[in-house]
Amino acid sequence: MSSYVDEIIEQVIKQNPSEPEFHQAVREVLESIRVVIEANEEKFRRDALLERLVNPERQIKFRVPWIDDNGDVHVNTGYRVQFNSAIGPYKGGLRLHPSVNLGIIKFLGFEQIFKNSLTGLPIGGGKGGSDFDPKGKSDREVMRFCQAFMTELCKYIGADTDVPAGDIGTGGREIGYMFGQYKKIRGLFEGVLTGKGLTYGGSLARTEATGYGLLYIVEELFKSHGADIAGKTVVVSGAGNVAIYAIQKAQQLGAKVVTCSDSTGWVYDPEGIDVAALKQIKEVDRARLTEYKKYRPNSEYHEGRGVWAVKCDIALPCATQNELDVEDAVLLVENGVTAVCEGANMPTTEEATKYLQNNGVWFIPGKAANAGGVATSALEMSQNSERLSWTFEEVDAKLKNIMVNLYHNIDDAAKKYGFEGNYVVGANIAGFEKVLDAMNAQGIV
Ligand SMILES: NC(=O)C1=CN([C@@H]2O[C@H](COP(=O)(O)OP(=O)(O)OC[C@H]3O[C@@H](n4cnc5c(N)ncnc54)[C@H](OP(=O)(O)O)[C@@H]3O)[C@@H](O)[C@H]2O)C=CC1
Ligand SMILES: O=C(O)CCC(=O)C(=O)O
Repeated sequence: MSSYVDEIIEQVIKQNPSEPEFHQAVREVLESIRVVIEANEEKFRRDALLERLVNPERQIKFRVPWIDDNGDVHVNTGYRVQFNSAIGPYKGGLRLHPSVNLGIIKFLGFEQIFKNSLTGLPIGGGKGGSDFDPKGKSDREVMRFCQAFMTELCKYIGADTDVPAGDIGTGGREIGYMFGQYKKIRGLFEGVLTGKGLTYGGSLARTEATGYGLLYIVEELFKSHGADIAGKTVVVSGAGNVAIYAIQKAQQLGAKVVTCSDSTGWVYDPEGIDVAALKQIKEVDRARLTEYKKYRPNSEYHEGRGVWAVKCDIALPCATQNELDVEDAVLLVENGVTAVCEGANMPTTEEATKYLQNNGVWFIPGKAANAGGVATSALEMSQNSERLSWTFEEVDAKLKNIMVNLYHNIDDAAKKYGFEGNYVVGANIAGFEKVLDAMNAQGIV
């Protein structure tokens, strides 16, 4: 008889054709938890545990018609995948990017189950989004899209059922428009979204949380190996929310970040990235990185991709899935990289991950390394529930504590199962164990 894990991987590929990212995410998790499943395979098979784990509880797909500034009508597709609510209300961001399809949202929702579990907070896994591209649209067009999107989505979400947030293409502006529309239609002022503005229920430090959390876990990783990140050279990809605050915190901790990138090109700044300039270009002007040279004449701008060829001690992919492939991994190892920690979701291909691990690179997967964002979203939910706001310092201290605990949790899980230093296995097992326990306790539902 073939192994239960192998059967389910095959089934996922067969039942979800043309969804390679979803297959990749499922394969990585199931391969990691194989050791747990095979220790009790008969029971898990009888309970159809893995079938229940890899099938979303619910997936919603809807039409989003909106009107542009010329009066023309456009129709995009909206998605919300409510993957697993064993440990809490569905929680996960909304991605607005032309590459969005059901498979991408399913991969992200599946990852979110284990990430959210790793935070130690009571949040289940979900994700959503649309193939709408906010780039090049006016504020009013973005507003009309967000209102149309929420007009349908509001039927399925709520402060205690499903709480979306930002992701690629969805920042404070989009969350504001969506919150306004939810409130208008449902008549409820409640914590239905996180990443809200500070004047209407947002949490201090949520904007910074994913990037800061990434650096807190990197710091703990180095500390536990008797090393320090001060003085290290760091290469970052991306120039969005995660990248900007990862660069800022890395610099506060004494490291030098020499690159960032966007979807058209990348910057090398030998003196260290100027975060104020980056924020002006990306957060205020919503412009391209070609602008960066105006602020820093000694920097270089290159078209296309290329940050992984820059010599560094620490590499932090913070843009998008599968942006670091095996050729990049080879270059990083040749250049003596010590650690690769994922700010984005699944930015490293399976082959590249194996190559890095086999060459002794400390590799922390996104579901652990970028969990600070959703953890702080859960803190925003707590503040909304008690109708109080905590100070920046309070939230930041909680975030740091969560990331330090998370590191030791995944490190311990890897050791316990004989995979010392393999943080992919550690993260998947530690995330899975809590979900498994909750699913078992709640019966076959
Ligand atoms: N925001 C959060 O709290 C969290 C985000 N993440 C993950 O982090 C990653 C980045 O998210 P976030 O910073 O919020 O998103 P943003 O939209 O703020 O920034 C994304 C950045 O990545 C670049 N990018 C996006 N898609 C591509 C692509 N296909 N090819 C090359 N570059 C691309 C963008 O370039 P351009 O400027 O040209 O658009 C931009 O610089 C995603 O994987 C997201 O899922 C994970 C946990 C939490
Ligand atoms: O803050 C959140 O709820 C979700 C963040 C997110 O989408 C992610 O962790 O990938």
